[in-house]
Amino acid sequence: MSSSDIEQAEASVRAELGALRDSIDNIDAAVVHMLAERFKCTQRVGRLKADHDLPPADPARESRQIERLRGLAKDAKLDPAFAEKLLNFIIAEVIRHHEQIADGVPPGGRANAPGAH
Ligand SMILES: C=C(O[C@@H]1C=C(C(=O)O)C=C[C@H]1O)C(=O)O
Repeated sequence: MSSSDIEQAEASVRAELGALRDSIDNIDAAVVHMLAERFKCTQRVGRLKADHDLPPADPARESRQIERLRGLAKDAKLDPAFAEKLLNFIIAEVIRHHEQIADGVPPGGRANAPGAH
């Protein structure tokens, strides 16, 4: 469906689509804000772990989170496999941050590293 197909659709259809898209935009904004808050917490966890020589990843904690999230997803009629993939994707990024913190990489990247611009 192209934008011009939408322009040709009935006014009532366009209105309903517009209202649904407004809600989608609000939800996307909420997701971004929630993720930003989560990453603020995980950055602090990363700092704590680095300061106390703890490993960046905690697979046992991850397994518990995945089981919990799969249960929540089922209850919410969301595909548990999708919920698991999403959580794994987020956790992989968190672990990458924790490794960087442990390696002394400043927030925002290796500004003074060779090849950095
Ligand atoms: C945030 C932590 O570090 C890692 C990231 C996790 C997460 O993003 O939820 C969970 C476990 C760890 O592998 C933690 O140990 O709690």
